[in-house]
Amino acid sequence: MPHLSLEDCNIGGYVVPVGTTVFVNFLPFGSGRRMCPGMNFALALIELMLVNLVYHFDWEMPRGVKEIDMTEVFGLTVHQKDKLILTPRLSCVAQPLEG
Ligand code: HEM
Repeated sequence: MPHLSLEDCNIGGYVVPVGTTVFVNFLPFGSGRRMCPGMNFALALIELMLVNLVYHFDWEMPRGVKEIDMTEVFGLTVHQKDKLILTPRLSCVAQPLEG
């Protein structure tokens, strides 16, 4: 998440003037006193979510794309430039028990 400096400050020799938008890069949960309090919860859930995505969907490259462009696109969250096509594996959907 971006933060805004409320006063001029000096961090490790770098002068950060008041009003500068700052964010901690490459640390997915941030750091310092405003770092993500849900980190441990999220780390436990991420594996479960990934396993479910791999199990329930067939993953394909977009039509005509030979290699995925892993360039990062910045927004509220960081995501990669190219998207994969996910098709649900309907055979995995739970079937009602007979009888
Ligand atoms: C993969 C999952 C997650 C990622 C990557 C993530 C990442 C982040 C980041 C980067 C921040 C800002 C840290 C900063 O400003 O320096 C943040 C803040 C926060 N996160 Fe998460 N988060 C995740 C999941 C969660 C979950 C599961 C919860 C709650 C159950 C949660 C609750 C919060 C809250 C309340 C804040 C605001 C903390 C504050 O401003 O003091 N996050 N998170």
